[in-house]
Amino acid sequence: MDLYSELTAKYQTVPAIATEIINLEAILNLPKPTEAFMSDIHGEYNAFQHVLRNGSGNVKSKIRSCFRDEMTETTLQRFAFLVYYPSERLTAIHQELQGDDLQQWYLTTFRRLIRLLAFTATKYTRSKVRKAMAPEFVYITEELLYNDADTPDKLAYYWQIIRNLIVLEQADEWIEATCRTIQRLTVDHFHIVGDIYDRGPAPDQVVESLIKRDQRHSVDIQWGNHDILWIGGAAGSALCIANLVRISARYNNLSILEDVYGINLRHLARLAEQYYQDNPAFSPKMGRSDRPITEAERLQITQIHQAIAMIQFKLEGPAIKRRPEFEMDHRLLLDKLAADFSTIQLNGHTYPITNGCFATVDPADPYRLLPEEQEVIDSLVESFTHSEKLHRHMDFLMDRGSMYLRYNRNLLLHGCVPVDEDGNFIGLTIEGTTYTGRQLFDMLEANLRLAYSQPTEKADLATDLLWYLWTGPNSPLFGKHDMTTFERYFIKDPATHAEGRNAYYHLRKDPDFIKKILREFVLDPEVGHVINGHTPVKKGTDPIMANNKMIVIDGGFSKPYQKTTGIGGYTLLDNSYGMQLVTHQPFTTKADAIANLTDIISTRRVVETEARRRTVAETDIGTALQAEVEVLKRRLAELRNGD
Ligand SMILES: O=P(O)(O)OC[C@H]1O[C@](O)(COP(=O)(O)O)[C@@H](O)[C@@H]1O
Ligand SMILES: [Mn+2]
Repeated sequence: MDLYSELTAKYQTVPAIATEIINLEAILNLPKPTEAFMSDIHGEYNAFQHVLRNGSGNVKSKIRSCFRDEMTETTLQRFAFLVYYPSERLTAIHQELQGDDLQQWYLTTFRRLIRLLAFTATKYTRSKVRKAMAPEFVYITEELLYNDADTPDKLAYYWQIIRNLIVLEQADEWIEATCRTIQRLTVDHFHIVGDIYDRGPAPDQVVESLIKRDQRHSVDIQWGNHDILWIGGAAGSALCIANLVRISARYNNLSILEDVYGINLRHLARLAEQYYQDNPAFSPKMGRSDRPITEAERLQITQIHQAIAMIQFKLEGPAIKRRPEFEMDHRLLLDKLAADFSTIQLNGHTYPITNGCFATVDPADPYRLLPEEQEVIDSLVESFTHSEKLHRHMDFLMDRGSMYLRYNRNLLLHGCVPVDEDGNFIGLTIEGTTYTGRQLFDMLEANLRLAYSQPTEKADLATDLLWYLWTGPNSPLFGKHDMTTFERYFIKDPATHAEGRNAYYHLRKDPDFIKKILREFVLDPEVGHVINGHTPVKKGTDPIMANNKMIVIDGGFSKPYQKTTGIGGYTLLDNSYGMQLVTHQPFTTKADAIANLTDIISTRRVVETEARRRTVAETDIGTALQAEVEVLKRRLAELRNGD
């Protein structure tokens, strides 16, 4: 249905149309809501949750402004933690306070929460605030919110509601619900600029919390290279599956496959035990923090790690050969091994092999899978394409996700826009058509959606392109020339480990280059920004580049990267006053944060300040609302003319 038909069906009378015009025009004048950008969460659920709950530090700033000079630092800190973790803090309060002290605490807390809610709600319409409330408390909360307790007439009424909530034992429920509403209103929209998955222990819970948060479509995702492996897994790509199982073994995270997604690893474990021994190159990288692993478990993971790595290398050969357009022939490695597997010939050099584990490789036909390897990968594909939970999570990633996003004048993408050294767009030539720049992204996204809709197609171009997105030399999500996984396992010489970043990564410091990218994606080069994740910002390196037009927000939520970045992560905030980059300190544990009331924000840095406060009218939603106003005004004129 077009907009005209839709709106004329919905608003049929002059008063109805007039009311909606008044409503929309009022919304257009409200301040622009706050957007937050995060990336590279890599399964670090607790750190992510903390940032989500504290609105990237915004909750505390709101408390500070709302209760200026009324609270000591300690009171403020305690109150902030109540808003972040209401259920945990309420449990503690019940242990600390009884009788009259507890009653007093409730009365004070109710009053404060209502004031804070009113303060965070000023930017929004009543209808939007209502939608952010728990439905069961809407009536009560609105009564408290819109009735001023300071008017003598209303005072008794106001306190009666509060007393009744306490007497009827609904006080804790109301506090929890209201804290969540405040969290929601503090940041209106979350952008996840890729890599929810990989390494960290609980990407599934990150997705679950995003699903919950997204009830009003307030989340979007730009896929990262690691997310693609999981989407690819659900889409039946054996290559994506082999890679992600390998990485899960490497980071001692196999339990997410078995316990969370119900992927059966029995066949793989049996094969691994039969052909592989202990091998230092394949020992898992880190123990899960919640439980140290036993020696037997370590050995088993090491064996599984080798078995799946070898299946991956064998699957790569035929894929590279059937897709010459990927230009990855130089990644054919198993056929460069000497017959006794002691050396390998690469680019005219002979390198010794260390920690080799080629028991299943036939030198005469190195890419052939043994029947039992074939069985293992078939059963994994079967498990991945049939995991109900994985599909629910990947459906969400597909639904809310895309290769890139143009949103309120900015361009959001995880990795890069592939270019040559001169900054010319490069890409892929498929069936005679060359795709570069925005077209490359669109072509890859169309194929990704096709592959996801056809999980039984396993070696078609669309499915192979999923693997290309992970590792291909011109993949916008990978951004490097080669993924030297094989060399890193088996060759000592570090020269062979180089992966070579796309020229984008040094060119992106240049404002003219960023303007060119913005133009390519049909955005205003003067006011737009490019926002990337993917490459951890090294200590001492500036995440804000190109005259503030290019911002990299991969600050290392992922623990293994914190050594490189020296911090715990970044969040970029864009509100009506401008843009700010928030730096988070490494997050220890949830229990520690709650017990010691330790927040993880350290600094805020202004990226850009607006000359005057931006309104909804200057956002994408505003543009859509303006179109509605135009249509409604036209309809009003028609009705007045008797049409
Ligand atoms: O640190 P590890 O486990 O060896 O992983 C290194 C590999 O990960 C990659 O960096 C890709 O993962 P990221 O996108 O998280 O960086 C590859 O380029 C590289 O080969
Ligand atoms: Mn990445």
